[in-house]
Amino acid sequence: MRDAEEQAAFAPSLPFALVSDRETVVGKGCLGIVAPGAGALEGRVRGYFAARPEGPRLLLGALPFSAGAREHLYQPADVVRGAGRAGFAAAFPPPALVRSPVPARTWTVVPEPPVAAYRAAVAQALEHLARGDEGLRKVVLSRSLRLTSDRPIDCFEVLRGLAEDPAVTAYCVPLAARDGSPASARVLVGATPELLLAKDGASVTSRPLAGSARRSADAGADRAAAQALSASDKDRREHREVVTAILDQLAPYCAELGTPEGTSLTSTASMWHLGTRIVGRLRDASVSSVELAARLHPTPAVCGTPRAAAAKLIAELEGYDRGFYAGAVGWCEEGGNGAWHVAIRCAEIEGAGARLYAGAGIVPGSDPAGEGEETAAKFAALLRALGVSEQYAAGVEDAA
Ligand SMILES: C=C(O[C@H]1C=CC=C(C(=O)O)[C@@H]1O)C(=O)O
Repeated sequence: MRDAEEQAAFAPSLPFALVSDRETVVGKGCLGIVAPGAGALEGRVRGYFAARPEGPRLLLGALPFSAGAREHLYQPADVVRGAGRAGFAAAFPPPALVRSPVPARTWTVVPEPPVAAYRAAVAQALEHLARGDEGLRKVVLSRSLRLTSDRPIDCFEVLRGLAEDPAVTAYCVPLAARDGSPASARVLVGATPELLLAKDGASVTSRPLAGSARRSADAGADRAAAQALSASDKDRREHREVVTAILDQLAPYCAELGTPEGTSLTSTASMWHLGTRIVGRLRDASVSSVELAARLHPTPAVCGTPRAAAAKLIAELEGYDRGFYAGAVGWCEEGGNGAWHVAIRCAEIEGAGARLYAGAGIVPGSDPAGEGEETAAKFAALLRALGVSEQYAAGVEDAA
């Protein structure tokens, strides 16, 4: 497709939204998209702004998981930005009260692959790790759930539900239609607790997470899960791979770089994680957030170490295209500032269908059944926001 045709083909059906305790960014419409090309993304972004002197000086969108896949970055026609969540309720007001009862949705849930096949893939990954094939130390394997409702899914309702958790950045990214027709509009909706990179002037921040435990409604059990995670050697190794990789990638760009608070427990409404805040001061403040995000991505929180060997094994063992799952979502300004969040805990929604993704880091010592359960726990926030009972989904998974 030629550039002009491609631009015409992307007419977002919904606004872009990113909402967290830190900021709200809402973008409507599309003035143009960054065309694919052989050059590095940061060069194409610079070229885009140079060729388009009009419109907001901001690009929004998503980076795919796979290196060869096409990124989705576009310039909105209108942008509303604000600190914290202030702008969110105004941009996405809750629906008016409806007097006549709306019939409950019905859902079908199909695990793809079934959890037993996922456990088998984890066992295979453990064999590769034990042999140290291609120097492999960690690989992140995902699985998905395909959900179908009896009527179209309301992406904003899902977004509003996800945004209730103050620990996450909830996002909604309209994607290009698969076949160019607006009838097959796709939307990436999710709520991530993980910051890939934020850049403001010379200051850069990343907040990798790796190492997980399901939270519990029982306070004692919840505390015990957190303590066990904090003490787990397997989870600490899993986490260290991510922090080391990010420090290594950022070091050449930074005059100062460190992890001031070290590694600590952090939580969302449904999960405990190990997290480390990484902060740095750039030698050259003009480096773009897109360049830094592209350098860091995919971190060992979603791919593994070494990166190329892990990506190859993921392609072999998962057998599906991750698309934008485990990529990044965010924004960047013409001057280079921006924020990119790891695109996890998400679903690609199309009409009445949603495909949910969840992955888990595998290192020597991981247990296939435990990783299967961890991915089930990571589906919980989205299932809740969609209105699907977790027990129902678990029952389908057990039966598959
Ligand atoms: C890959 C995912 O989570 C990553 C982020 C936090 C903890 C993770 C873990 O413990 O495996 C994963 O690295 C996902 O949710 O799909």
